[in-house]
Amino acid sequence: MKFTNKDALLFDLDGTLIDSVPDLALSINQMLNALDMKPYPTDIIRSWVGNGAEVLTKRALSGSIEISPDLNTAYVEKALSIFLTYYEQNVCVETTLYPNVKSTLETLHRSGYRLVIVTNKPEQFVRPILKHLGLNDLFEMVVGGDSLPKRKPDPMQLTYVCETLGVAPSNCLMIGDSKNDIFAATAAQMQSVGLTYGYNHGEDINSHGASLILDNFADIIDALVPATELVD
Ligand SMILES: O=C(O)COP(=O)(O)O
Ligand SMILES: [Mg+2]
Repeated sequence: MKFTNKDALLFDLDGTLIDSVPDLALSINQMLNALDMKPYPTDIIRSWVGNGAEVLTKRALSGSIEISPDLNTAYVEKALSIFLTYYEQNVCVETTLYPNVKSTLETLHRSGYRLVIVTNKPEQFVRPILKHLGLNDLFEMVVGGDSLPKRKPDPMQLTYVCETLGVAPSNCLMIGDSKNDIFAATAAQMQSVGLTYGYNHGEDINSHGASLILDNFADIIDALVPATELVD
């Protein structure tokens, strides 16, 4: 599978560019501790990440990926606010880039692709993380999970990027680790790449209809057929 005529590349953040789970798990467990609730192992919290901060908080309060229908709205709001306060303090303590991410993004940027982040993470955290990891200047645009009324798997964020950049969905590619990324791309009539090393709620990324599945982030370069030669 080769992608032709792509101008803009839309990247998911958590589980695709960065492994943020250690800091998310730390902050979730600090929140649970503040509420006198028991902590959860990082591996369990990893399977809850991908639908934004509020859903993550509700899953933590439910102790399950299935959100309890009995959660009290005011209690969720209090827990979410505690979680966000802790996460702001921990946003880049143990968060790391996945292999080959920085060099690949730099090559793509030098080659003229327009790079965008489309994440379900609250927008306020995204630029600070990108700055910390030395990626901030590579991204023309960031759309967070709370930037618009709807987030992935809804296509709204992707459609908004197309309209803002003035680029057709057929000239964009969505790259992510989760079925939310693939479903949002399909609904926005955009091709997609699924990466196998991320979270995806512990499920196999192969079964959601991605245009291409890759194990290594660097292989995105080979999958793109550029109008001009890629610059090393
Ligand atoms: O915060 C989350 O839910 C993760 O967001 P992302 O995988 O869409 O970057
Ligand atoms: Mg993700």
